[in-house]
Amino acid sequence: MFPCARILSSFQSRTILTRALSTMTTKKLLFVKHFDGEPKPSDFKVVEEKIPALKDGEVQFEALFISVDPYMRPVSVGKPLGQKMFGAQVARVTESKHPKYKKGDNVVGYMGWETHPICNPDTLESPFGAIEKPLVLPDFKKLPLSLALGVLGMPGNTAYFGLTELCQPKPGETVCISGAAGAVGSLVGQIAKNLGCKVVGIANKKEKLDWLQSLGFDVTIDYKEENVDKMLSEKVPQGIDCYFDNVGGEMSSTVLSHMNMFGRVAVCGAIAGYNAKLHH
Ligand SMILES: NC(=O)C1=CN([C@@H]2O[C@H](COP(=O)(O)OP(=O)(O)OC[C@H]3O[C@@H](n4cnc5c(N)ncnc54)[C@H](OP(=O)(O)O)[C@@H]3O)[C@@H](O)[C@H]2O)C=CC1
Ligand SMILES: CCCCCC(=O)/C=C/[C@H]1[C@H](O)CC(=O)[C@@H]1CCCCCCC(=O)O
Repeated sequence: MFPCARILSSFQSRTILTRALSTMTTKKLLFVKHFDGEPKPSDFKVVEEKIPALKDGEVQFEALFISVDPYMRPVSVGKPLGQKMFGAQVARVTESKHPKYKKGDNVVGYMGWETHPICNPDTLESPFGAIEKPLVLPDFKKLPLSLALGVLGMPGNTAYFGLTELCQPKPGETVCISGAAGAVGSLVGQIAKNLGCKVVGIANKKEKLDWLQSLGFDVTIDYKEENVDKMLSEKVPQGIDCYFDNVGGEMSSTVLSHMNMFGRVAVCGAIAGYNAKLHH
């Protein structure tokens, strides 16, 4: 799909590691067809272009990690075709005519799916329409820079603030998480454990459930292999105090019927509905 990219297939990582073939050209992945159901390679097109000269105020980057996130699917519906696919990346500054960015800085920002993007940070728009300048990262020392798209970035902030501010879990309470093996859900569970909660994770496939247990999740449920309602009745008889919902749909109706009085729900996402087919 993107010849210079290596897709990291582990479910713990949603990043594409890019590698430059040439510093004279840049590769862009264009969004050429609105998704109908699951995104397909034919919804994208790769183009290679000569890198233009840098203008005053602009910065040139080399992409290190490009993020693939669930919000892209619903947000793409309103996007014009033929443009570079939007999204965040971790990148290194290779050339700069902007006073706040210097060669060698590492940043995280919405430069889209491109190997060597050029942008004016002061006018760079996020996929949601606001101006969001790329953030210069501190020295991560030996930690991987991809963490800026994970636990130290948007998914980590979503997990931390969604759980602590919206659900406000107390020690001893039971926190249930749908989409538990994803970037956000797996962090919510670990934070909840640190806060002294009992944690229930709903995900699919034994290897993910085993991984969640290794992170300290107390109860794991495979929603494709098991009856969630029955499993919650059997394994979580005390009921649920906090529900961190990443999935929505039928699963949420089931979980909500197991909530205790004065329970709290963080409606983080509704991934079960994102890949809906278009109505022709
Ligand atoms: N409100 C906010 O600011 C933010 C909201 N979000 C939302 O949080 C949710 C999770 O995001 P993130 O962790 O980054 O995503 P990931 O892609 O890392 O993980 C998503 C998980 O959802 C599960 N999943 C996918 N489809 C379905 C389905 N049809 N039914 C049930 N589970 C499904 C998958 O696990 P499995 O195969 O095990 O089912 C997968 O592990 C999304 O809904 C996203 O939109 C994310 C970031 C910010
Ligand atoms: C539109 C579906 C959003 C699903 C939930 C989700 O994944 C949210 C992601 C947020 C991420 O933390 C950074 C953001 O700003 C995302 C929220 C964006 C929602 C606004 C969409 C506006 C639009 O329709 O263009």
